[in-house]
Amino acid sequence: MRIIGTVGLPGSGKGEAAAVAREEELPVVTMGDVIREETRRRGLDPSEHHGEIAQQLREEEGETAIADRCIPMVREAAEEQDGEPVVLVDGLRSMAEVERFVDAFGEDFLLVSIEAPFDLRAKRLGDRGREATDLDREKLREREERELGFGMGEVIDAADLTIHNDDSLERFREQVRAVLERGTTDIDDEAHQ
Ligand SMILES: Nc1ncnc2c1ncn2[C@@H]1O[C@H](COP(=O)(O)OP(=O)(O)OP(=O)(O)O)[C@@H](O)[C@H]1O
Repeated sequence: MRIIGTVGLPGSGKGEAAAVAREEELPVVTMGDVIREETRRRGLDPSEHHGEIAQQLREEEGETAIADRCIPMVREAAEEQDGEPVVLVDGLRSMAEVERFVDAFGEDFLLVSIEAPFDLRAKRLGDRGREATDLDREKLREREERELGFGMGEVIDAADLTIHNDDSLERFREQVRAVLERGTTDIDDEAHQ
């Protein structure tokens, strides 16, 4: 079994990595979706109350509240697969969450940091244009300082593997496939010719 958790600053490529996994028909558990679901369950609109509910969940159930909800979903997704199960977990943000996954899956858990320079991420988010903040470099800087302040910097430092997403999208997707298939960022060039 291989459980791959991704961490990365906004625009680094986590969503693309999840898209690659889905294309390979591998299950993806998105920590943000767990929060969105809980927000809806409380009768609130996730686009407005996402951050507030994430905070409330942590206050009510402790800092691993979201990880605790994801772990049974990951197990279930792994059990449903034939052959060697591989599950991608999108969006780890703190060491408490990483430790929870290591407790649950031990050596089968692989933490992967996705990294790209600020300018490249700002440009990609600008092109993506999903959120108004994506277009504003100052807002992006604030957002990532907040994320780093919540402990994401430590998670990035603790990663088992790093994918540098500073080349073409195709190259990045190939590296993601290598991690999903073999647990390494090494691309076997011959095999992909
Ligand atoms: N190597 C690349 N070359 C060109 N475009 C890329 C590359 N990697 C990612 N992108 C594009 O950059 C944008 C941001 O990537 P993505 O959505 O995967 O980031 P993310 O880490 O999920 O960000 P967030 O945390 O804000 O959701 C997307 O439109 C994606 O398609």
